Amino acid sequence: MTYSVKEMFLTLQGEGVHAGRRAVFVRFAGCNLWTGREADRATAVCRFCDTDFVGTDGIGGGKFADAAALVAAVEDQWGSDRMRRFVVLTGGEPMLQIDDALVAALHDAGFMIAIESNGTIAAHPGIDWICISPKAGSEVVQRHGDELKLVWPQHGIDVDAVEQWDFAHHLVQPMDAIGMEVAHREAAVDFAMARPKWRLSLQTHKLLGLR
Ligand SMILES: C[S@@+](CC[C@H](N)C(=O)[O-])C[C@H]1O[C@@H](n2cnc3c(N)ncnc32)[C@H](O)[C@@H]1O
Ligand SMILES: Nc1nc2[nH]cc(C(=O)O)c2c(=O)[nH]1
Ligand code: SF4
Ligand SMILES: [Mg+2]
Repeated sequence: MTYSVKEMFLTLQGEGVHAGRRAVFVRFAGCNLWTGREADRATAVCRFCDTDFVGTDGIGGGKFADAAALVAAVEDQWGSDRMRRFVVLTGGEPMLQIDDALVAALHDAGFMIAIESNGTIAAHPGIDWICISPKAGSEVVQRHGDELKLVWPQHGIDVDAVEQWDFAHHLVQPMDAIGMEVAHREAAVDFAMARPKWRLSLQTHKLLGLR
C-alpha cells in the first residue's frame, strides 16, 4: 500500500519513558479525531493538538509506494550504524496506516518500533513499544501497552478508570496551550504529586528547540 507521510526526521524522543533516546520520527498524515484544519478544531473530538499532520509536504515527507520505500527513507535518516535502531511512528494517527508489511520491513532493517497513538484503533501486535494517549470523548480500544501518556488537564477523562487499564508506565504530560503553560504545568505536577502511580512527562524537545 501507499503510505502518506507528513514529515520524517532524526531527533531525540522528547516525551515519555524513552525521552532522550535517538530516534527517527515518521509522522503519518491524517487523523481520525481531527481533520487538522483550524476551522474544524472547535468541533473536533480532539481539540488540543499541537501538530500539523495535513498533507505530505513536510521535510522528509511524501508518498511512499510501499514498505520497502518507506523503510529505505527511515534507514537513510538513521544512518548505516545498525546498533540500537529506534523508530517512532506518530502522526496524525499512525494506526490508520501501519500494516504487516511495514512492521515486517522495519524489523528486517533492525529497528525497534515505537508508536504514539490515540488508542482508538487496536495497535498492530508487532509493535515493540505502545504508547497510548487517551482523548476525552473518544473510545479507547487499545487498553494495554507499555506507556499510557495522559495529557493534562483534560475535562471528561475518568482517571480512576483509565488507571485500571493494563499499562506498564503511567505518565502525565502538561497540555501545551498558548498562555496556559504555567497553569497546565502546575496541574500536571499536582496530578503526579497526588497519584504515585504516575510520573511527569515534559515535552523536552520543545524546551531544547529540537524537532
Ligand atoms: C500529535 S500526537 C500523534 C499521535 C496520536 N494521534 C496521539 O494523539 O497519541 C503525539 C503526542 O502528542 C500529544 N499532544 C498532542 N497535543 C498536545 C499538546 N497540546 N500538549 C501536550 N501534548 C500533546 C498527544 O497526546 C500524543 O501523546
Ligand atoms: N522530539 C520529539 N519527540 C516527540 N515525542 C512525541 C512526538 C510526537 O509528535 O508524536 C514528538 C516530536 O514531534 N518530537
Ligand atoms: S489524536 Fe493525536 S494527532 Fe489526532 S488531533 Fe489528537 S493529538 Fe493530534
Ligand atoms: Mg509532537
